[in-house]
Parts: sequence; structure tokens; C-alpha cells
Amino acid sequence: MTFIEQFKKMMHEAMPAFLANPFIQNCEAGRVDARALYTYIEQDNVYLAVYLPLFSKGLDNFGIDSKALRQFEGDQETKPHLMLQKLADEKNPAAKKSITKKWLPATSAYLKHIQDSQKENDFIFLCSLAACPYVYGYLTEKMIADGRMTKDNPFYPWFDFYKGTDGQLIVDFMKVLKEEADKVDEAIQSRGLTAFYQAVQFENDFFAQSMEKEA
Ligand SMILES: Cc1ncc(C[n+]2csc(CCO)c2C)c(N)n1
Repeated sequence: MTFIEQFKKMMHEAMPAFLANPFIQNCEAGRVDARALYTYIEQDNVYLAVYLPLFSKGLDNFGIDSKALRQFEGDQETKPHLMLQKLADEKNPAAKKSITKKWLPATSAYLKHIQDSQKENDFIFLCSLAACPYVYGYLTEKMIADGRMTKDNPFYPWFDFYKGTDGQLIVDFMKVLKEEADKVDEAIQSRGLTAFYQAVQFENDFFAQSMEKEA
């Protein structure tokens, strides 16, 4: 199996866990949990403030000049956040006051994972960055294709946003990963796959943590 095939297999095998995730199950059912959505947006702002500059560095390391990839630089993802915020505002705006401003565990652990990968090796770093676009692109496209996410669902615009923007993004990212994988030895390839796998797990934890009640 090629490096990219192994990447895809990992994502494919992670799908049942995403579909069983209570955050994703709420989306699928069209259930709006205002507190969970406000929490997700808050944590995602924290996440993106750290991730996006790292993402730029990861691209710079390989001289990557893809329009689809570069468009995300400096973008705090206002559009998709506003889509979720609108749903929460319509449901229960008071829930906003009850959310935590602290970094939740999956936020810290995911960012630490990417930073640790950065220290290890440029290729491993790139693999750890890949889960972010890949999970959102793959999950949203698959759920729409399988009829789990339909146009009458209030979360459809959010799913459609990631499906739409990430099409070319993933194609370009995979092209770079394939080229760079061919240049590193098997041990580094294997570490890269592990770094990607761990980041995929953190993506799942990141969704789930928004649903958890504070201790
Ligand atoms: C936890 C978390 N993971 C992924 C995304 C989606 N996302 C953020 S930046 C970007 C493009 C560059 O990777 C994409 C697809 C998110 N918002 N939050």
C-alpha cells in the first residue's frame, strides 16, 4: 500500500468513531445544542489562533504555493463559526454565558501534539497538520454523499462549506504529502502516519469535548 493509500485507509477506518460522536450525531439529527456550539466556537478560536500560523510554517517548509491551501492563512474561519453561532443564537442565546473560557483538554493536547511533531521533523509536522483539513473535508463529503446530512438539516450549510472549500485543498495537500513521502525513509513515513493518526483522534476528541459538562 502506498503512503497516501495508508492515509486514506486510516481516515476511512476512523469514520465509525466520528459517526458515533455525540457532537456529530446531533448534527446528523439536526439537534441544536446551543451550549455545545458556543463551546466549540470558543475552543476553535483558541485552536485556530495557534494552528493557522503553524499551518503556514508547515507549508513554507516545503515551499508549497497552493491557492486553495494559502487561502486559510490568517482566516479565523469566521464564516463557518457564524453559521453555528446563528443556530445557537436562535435556540438559546443565554447558553453563551455558561461556557468555559478555559482551554479544554483536547484543545491543549491536540496543539501540543502538532508542536511536538514540529520539533521532531518537517515531514512528521506536515502529517500532523493534515488531519485538520482532511477530517473536515472527508467527514462532511461522506455524510452528504451517504444521505446522513441533507439540505433540510440546519447544519447543512456548515457541512457544505467544508465539503466545498476542502475539495481542492485536500487534492493539493495529498499531492505534497505523496511527493514528500517519497523523499523520506520508511521509519519517518511510519512516524508520519502515526502523527496523522493521533491528530485524527484529537479531531474526534475536539468535537466530543464541546458536549461534556464541566466538572
Ligand atoms: C479543530 C478543527 N479542525 C479542523 C478545522 C477546519 N479547518 C481549520 S483551518 C482549515 C484549513 C487548513 O487546514 C480547516 C479545514 C477546524 N476549524 N477546527
